[in-house]
Amino acid sequence: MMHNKSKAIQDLYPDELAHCYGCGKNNLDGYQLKTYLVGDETIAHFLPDEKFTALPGSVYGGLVASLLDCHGTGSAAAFVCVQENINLNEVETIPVRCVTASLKVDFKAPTPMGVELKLRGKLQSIEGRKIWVDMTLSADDTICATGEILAIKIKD
Ligand SMILES: CCCCC/C=C\C/C=C\C/C=C\C/C=C\CCCC(=O)SCCNC(=O)CCNC(=O)[C@H](O)C(C)(C)COP(=O)(O)OP(=O)(O)OC[C@H]1O[C@@H](n2cnc3c(N)ncnc32)[C@H](O)[C@@H]1OP(=O)(O)O
Repeated sequence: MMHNKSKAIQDLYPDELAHCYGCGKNNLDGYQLKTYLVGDETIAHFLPDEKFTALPGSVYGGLVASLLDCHGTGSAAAFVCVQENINLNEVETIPVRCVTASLKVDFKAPTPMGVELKLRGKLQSIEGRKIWVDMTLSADDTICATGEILAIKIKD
């Protein structure tokens, strides 16, 4: 049985759209967040550097928001592909482009520094070009933030 060797969604963005500070594979100074479709949800991991400190020991909320932003758009693109029966393991580049129209973040607990953060995304709904994704960002077993994104599929 072969294991799933799927690529990250962001690694399927074409080179000319891979400069995003949060998730572009071609932005060497950026976070290069990688979102994976696993079953019916999306997963990403990120270990913040100390420079992203808010109060000593805790992560700056703006970073938390930007991780949710990029995980959200990547997830939205992946969920559109699932709906359109596009198999992400069989494409060189992802044929769907989504940008953030709205992002809501609820900070539930301080996000600790020095712990690999886990982001999860679940499809809430798709209505035409509008895709809503619910997300959590956790450290160990604590949900530190939840997010809801409205991503819009860009017209061709
Ligand atoms: C930043 C670049 C923007 C342009 C990019 C172009 C191409 C790139 C394509 C793909 C990107 C590839 C890789 C992704 C890499 C990084 C992603 C990182 C994530 C981000 O960091 S990305 C930056 C922050 N992001 C923006 O910089 C967006 C600025 N914005 C716009 O570019 C437009 O605003 C847009 C495209 C969002 C919509 O424009 P539009 O003309 O295509 O569509 P329209 O306005 O008709 O909206 C359609 C339906 O969404 C509803 N709707 C719209 N906005 C809403 C809101 N805020 N709340 C509630 N509903 C809303 C309407 O009410 C309507 O609903 P209904 O159909 O029911 O009437």
